[in-house]
Amino acid sequence: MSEASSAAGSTELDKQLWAAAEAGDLELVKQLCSQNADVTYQNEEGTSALMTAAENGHTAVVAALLEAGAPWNQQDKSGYCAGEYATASKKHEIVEMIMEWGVQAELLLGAASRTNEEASTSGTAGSSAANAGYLQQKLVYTPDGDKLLDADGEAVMMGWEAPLMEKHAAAICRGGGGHYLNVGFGLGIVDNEIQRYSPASHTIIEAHPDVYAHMCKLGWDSRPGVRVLFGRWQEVLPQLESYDGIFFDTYGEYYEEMREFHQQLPRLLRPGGVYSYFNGLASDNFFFHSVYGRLVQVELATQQLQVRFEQLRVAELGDEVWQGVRNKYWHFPLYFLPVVTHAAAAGAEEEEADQQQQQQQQQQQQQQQQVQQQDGEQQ
Ligand SMILES: C[S@@+](CC[C@H](N)C(=O)[O-])C[C@H]1O[C@@H](n2cnc3c(N)ncnc32)[C@H](O)[C@@H]1O
Repeated sequence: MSEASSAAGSTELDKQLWAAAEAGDLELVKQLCSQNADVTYQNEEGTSALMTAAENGHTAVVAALLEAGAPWNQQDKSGYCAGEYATASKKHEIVEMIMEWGVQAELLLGAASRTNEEASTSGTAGSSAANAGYLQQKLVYTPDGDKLLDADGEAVMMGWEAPLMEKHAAAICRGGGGHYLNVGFGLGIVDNEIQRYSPASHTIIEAHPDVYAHMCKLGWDSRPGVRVLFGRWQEVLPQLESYDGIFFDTYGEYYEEMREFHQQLPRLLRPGGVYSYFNGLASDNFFFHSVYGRLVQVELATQQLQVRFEQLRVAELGDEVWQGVRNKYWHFPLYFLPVVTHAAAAGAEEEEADQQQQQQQQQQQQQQQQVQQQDGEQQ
């Protein structure tokens, strides 16, 4: 992908493309693209041709620009991308088109980087741990027990997430009395919640030595019915069984690691079981966050798993919540709690799942609008 040309470094051709996109002149857009006008050009506000076409509802121009290589995830100076421009002006067909394009682009990118990774590590011992740097850092539990911070002051886990963890535990434990697995102890909030559901067994995987020491100090290693596995989940996989409820919330890992964990789900999740994860993917841009949500749905569907998102309201988080924390990692007023189950085998149930998915897509767009509106009001 060519580097985005700024307003200053642009040519006449780039500006003509931008103007044609704004006016919805499809033929001219195609002609200028074939003359190598820069599809990444952004004006003084950082608005690209794709953004202006999206905002003005020029569906065919948006499609042509994407085909010509315009980046779906380019951001203007305020951080907004083309999908958000389309959302703000209620151009639903375009929102859907860009979202789908984003999902396909991420799928391709993931596949390509995995192929490169395989090529570069074949014949060696494999790639090193994604979060090796994090695992070597000294961690600090704040005296009030409300935060777990890494050596740079980044929050590994914070107490404000407690209401979300409560819902995650409820989602995976349902009636209670089952076999549950949690990956990542942190402050132990979700594990304390899981304990309320009288588990038949409760397995916890924790990789960080400081967190493990903290767990032992609290007596988790000798609690009846609790099995603590110290190590990265990747290392302790052979010791795992199958579970009625699974929760995944690690730190310092990327989408790729979570995706690898998801590949294990058909084996780890019992029929009728529920899996959930902390949904903090791309938590600084709501459109990207939604693309990731859709990506997870698409990737898990290939494993015969279906995902629905339960919408929760997040209490207002004032500045005092983030005091002493290097980066504010949560920005949205809504949280989409993933509920993952084995896909229904029978046709009627599949139909119902399709309908549910369509409803969810509509809901997703409405929510997108809501979040953007609130975002705008706050600024
Ligand atoms: C965000 S915290 C979990 C918070 C937890 N859900 C709670 O309710 O307090 C993430 C935890 O995952 C652990 N972790 C990070 N990478 C891991 C890995 N690969 N395997 C297992 N645990 C990991 C971290 O050390 C940290 O304790």
